[in-house]
Amino acid sequence: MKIAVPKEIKNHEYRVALTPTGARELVARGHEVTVQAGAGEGAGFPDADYEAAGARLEGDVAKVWSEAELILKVKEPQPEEVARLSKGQTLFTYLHLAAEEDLTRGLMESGATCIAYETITAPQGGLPLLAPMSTVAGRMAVQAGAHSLEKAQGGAGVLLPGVPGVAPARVTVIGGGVVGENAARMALGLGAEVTVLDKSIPRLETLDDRYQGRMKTVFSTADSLEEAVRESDLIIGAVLVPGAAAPKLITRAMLADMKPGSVLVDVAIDQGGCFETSKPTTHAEPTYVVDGVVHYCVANMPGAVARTSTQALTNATMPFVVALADKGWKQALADDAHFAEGLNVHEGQVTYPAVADAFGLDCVETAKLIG
Ligand SMILES: NC(=O)C1=CN([C@@H]2O[C@H](COP(=O)(O)OP(=O)(O)OC[C@H]3O[C@@H](n4cnc5c(N)ncnc54)[C@H](O)[C@@H]3O)[C@@H](O)[C@H]2O)C=CC1
Ligand SMILES: CC(=O)C(=O)O
Ligand SMILES: [Mg+2]
Repeated sequence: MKIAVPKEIKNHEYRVALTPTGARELVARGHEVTVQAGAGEGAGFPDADYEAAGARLEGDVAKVWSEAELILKVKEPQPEEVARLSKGQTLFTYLHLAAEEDLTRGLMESGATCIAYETITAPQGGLPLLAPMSTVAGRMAVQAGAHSLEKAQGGAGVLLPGVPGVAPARVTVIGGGVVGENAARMALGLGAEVTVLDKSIPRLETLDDRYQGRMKTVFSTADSLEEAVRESDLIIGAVLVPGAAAPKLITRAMLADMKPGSVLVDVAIDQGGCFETSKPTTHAEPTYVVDGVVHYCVANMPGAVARTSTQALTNATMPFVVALADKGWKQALADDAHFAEGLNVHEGQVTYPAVADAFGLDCVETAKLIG
């Protein structure tokens, strides 16, 4: 199969969808791999390493896209990338469509087959291609939050661990899944006072068991959210309803009850964000202030630690890439019901129910397409 790896073009996105190791494996299986010149540089993978792995380098971005049957990316296609897609091509990447109507309609119009990393499931539960980046983003969320609490960033001037004689900061994590657990773990490690809110009792039980009471676990309700807003120095938004737009858990009116200079880090921003006042930001300008509260809402947090993230992401994506390359999308999805959950758009039709619901579109069952 003809496989292409374009250079990512989202703001400060340095990850790449395939490492030289991955290219070598695909070439060994008889596939033709074309990597856009410079695609791996930001993650520390020079062009020469791809060439040594048997990949072909291509400087002309139009050719990278037009000649491919399978396109491997990291971030959702930007408008100029959507324009390059066509019917008969398969795109495998993060999509987060429920938060992006224009992108959804653009992909429908392209006629391409679009498979999202973030909606693929695993037999043991969970989202195996989201989890590695959620681990990264959860860990980074505390770094971002700690930095944003500094005065020069508009924060209250609070040090997360405090010092002897001065109490540590209070950190609340809303959503105790992969992002939430990793954020909570980092905040604990830095000496903050940590509370995790979740709607899932089994998840709260797991966290309580794992951390032996070192973090508070609280069932998420309107009351517990209001308390978190009043008490916290840093709130990290980490909820997910898979494939769907994030619920808005902190409204603009609630910001009035927050301490001046407190910080909201909305990791769930790629699914639209879980705070009413969140809007996507970039690594170039990661924060803004609303009603005295600093907001950090970067939608591609792991892009900033591209080396670690690329390795973690491709470790998880590679078996799926191999299946797509060896069998084609239809057979690969027919052979694996969990992989089939990744199909979001095919030849103009939405195939993922939560995305169709978000925009009032018809949904075609994936099972009918892969027969
Ligand atoms: N901004 C970025 O760069 C990145 C963003 N993400 C995003 O972070 C979000 C979280 O991802 P994961 O931790 O992997 O998901 P997950 O599925 O592991 O965890 C989500 C948790 O939210 C809980 N939850 C759902 N609705 C809730 C509610 N109303 N109140 C309280 N808890 C609720 C669930 O019970 C679950 O425990 C996703 O939107 C994901 O796409 C992930 C990686 C990078
Ligand atoms: C999951 C996601 O959106 C990211 O890694 O950028
Ligand atoms: Mg996005």
